[in-house]
Amino acid sequence: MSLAMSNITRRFGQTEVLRGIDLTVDKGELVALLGPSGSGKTTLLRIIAGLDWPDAGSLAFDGDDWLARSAAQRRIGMVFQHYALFPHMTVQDNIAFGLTVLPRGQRPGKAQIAETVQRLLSFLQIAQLADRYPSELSGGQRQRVALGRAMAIEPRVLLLDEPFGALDAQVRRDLRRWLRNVHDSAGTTTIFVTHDQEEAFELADRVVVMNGGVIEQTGRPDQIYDHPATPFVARFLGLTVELPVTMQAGRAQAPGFDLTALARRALPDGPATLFLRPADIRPVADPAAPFRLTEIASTGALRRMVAENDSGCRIESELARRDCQGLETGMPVSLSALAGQIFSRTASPGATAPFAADDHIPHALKENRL
Ligand SMILES: Nc1ncnc2c1ncn2[C@@H]1O[C@H](COP(=O)(O)OP(=O)(O)OP(=O)(O)O)[C@@H](O)[C@H]1O
Repeated sequence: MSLAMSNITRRFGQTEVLRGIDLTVDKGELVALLGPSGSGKTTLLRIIAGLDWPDAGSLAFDGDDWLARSAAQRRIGMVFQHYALFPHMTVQDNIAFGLTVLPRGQRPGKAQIAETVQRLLSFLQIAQLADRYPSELSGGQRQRVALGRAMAIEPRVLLLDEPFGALDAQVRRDLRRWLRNVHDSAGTTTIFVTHDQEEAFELADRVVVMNGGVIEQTGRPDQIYDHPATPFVARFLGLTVELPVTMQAGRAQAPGFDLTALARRALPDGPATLFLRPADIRPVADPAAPFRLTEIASTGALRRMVAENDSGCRIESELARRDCQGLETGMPVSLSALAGQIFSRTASPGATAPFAADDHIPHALKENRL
């Protein structure tokens, strides 16, 4: 059983908000849609829910055409960031609500509804809240109840749109773990929207990175983290240092950098761009090197260092304090890269995600500063 989307397109006026989305979610999977604001995540979720329709494309659940079905017929559970529980109903009545409004033929009897609610209350670890009203609950407790309400109808797919977005960091972390356990024990198929990387990576079996209405990359969290497929995904996942390099026999080279720790790549000889996380760059004292340490700042456990060369190229690195011994401002350093992703800038078949447009070329390179 799976939910299959093919070539989903949605336009609002002149703006194409979804531009040909292809995605299949398998039964029991927990998939995170991750992307910046405006990338189309909520629009896609609303289409799956039956709250909006695409201009083109198909959506099918287990072969059944969902675009021909109403929201109610799809049996979807939804939880939003500001999910309004009914304020005049207790927690147990809120959870029962979805069952009490089912069409007569499908509606369980009163005793059965009460039993389902009790089961969910204890499953979601909120039995002690059963008789409270929403105003008597914390934000985190409200979201647990909202999830209970969504799950009561035994949804075929559970859709969550930034459900923990309004909560503080510690509660978010607790709820994430709780949700992962709930998902695993209930065997639900879940699609989760977030713009928070940490949330997506901790929770999801599979992360779908969206940008400007298209899917940039889909994969297991560690695959995406270690091997971003496009410059956008690299930047979005914190590989914020963009360095023009020259490829030669699969190896990247740049003056002042030691790139020997990077694996050989199947890229053509010529110009390329290396994307690095500041945490993967190590300054190493080297009297002959063209870089000089110009700033060292402490951020608690970490030290942020800036190295600059005479052409104005400025590289930031971030090190654990214990790795900074012997490094001082003014010292000449070479920069050693521990890991990174390289994208060729010559559009050849062997190149990973070639830069197509001029505005993808990093500033330092455009200005020919290196
Ligand atoms: N009903 C609408 N009419 C016009 N434009 C809309 C409508 N709904 C969404 N949009 C536009 O579509 C784009 C994508 O919106 P969407 O809410 O899907 O993005 P998102 O990735 O969920 O963003 P966020 O994380 O901010 O919620 C935005 O530019 C938004 O302004």
